[in-house]
Amino acid sequence: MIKMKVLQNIKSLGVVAVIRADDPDSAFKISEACIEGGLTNIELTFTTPEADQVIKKLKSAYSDKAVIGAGTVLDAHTARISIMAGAEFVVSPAFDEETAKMCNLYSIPYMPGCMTITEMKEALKLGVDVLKLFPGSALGPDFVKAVKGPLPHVQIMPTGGVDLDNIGTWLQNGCIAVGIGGNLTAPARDNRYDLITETAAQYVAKAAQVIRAQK
Ligand SMILES: O=C(O)C(=O)C[C@H](O)[C@H](O)COP(=O)(O)O
Repeated sequence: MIKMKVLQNIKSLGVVAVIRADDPDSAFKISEACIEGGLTNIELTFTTPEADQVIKKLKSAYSDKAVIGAGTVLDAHTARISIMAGAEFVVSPAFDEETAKMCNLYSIPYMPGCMTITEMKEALKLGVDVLKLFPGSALGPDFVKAVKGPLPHVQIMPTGGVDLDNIGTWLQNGCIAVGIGGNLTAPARDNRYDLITETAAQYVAKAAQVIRAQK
């Protein structure tokens, strides 16, 4: 999928599922459960064993239905591995110049974690389209509103501590999307993938409601 379309899908749904699992099989099942619930932006993190293989498998099963990206990408080498496996976007907890260049080389959106205006400026200069605010819980939705005063053009996606109670405020304060991990995927510990599907649908519905109201 071309870069613009990937970004458009993330923006139009307003939600990205952050999948971090202890084993590849569970990562695949959690991703499937999210897609079934309509949460079709999947960020498969590289703390998951064999993350590149899971990305490959998800791409061959769901490339027509979902956007599959890589998360917790700490360096350019891992970015390339993820891109070769088929990742359509790359997310990392912190900004890294070489990773930005690698993603640019393959026209893959790079969403690095930033906590300060200085970090945001550096990322923007390297062509970053969407800044991940991480850890979102440490800064809060008001931080986004404040940043968008001097930097109205930045596109921000917070992750870390996003839940059903605060997702609305994040989106209302100007975020283009949010990333949700633990609060979505926790039922996997008890093999309750059905609950993940249910919760995923709730996040998608809540985001859709806020996005509709903004139009
Ligand atoms: O490493 C990355 O690339 C990340 O995306 C960082 C975290 O995994 C997410 O911020 C999820 O945080 P929770 O929703 O609080 O579980």
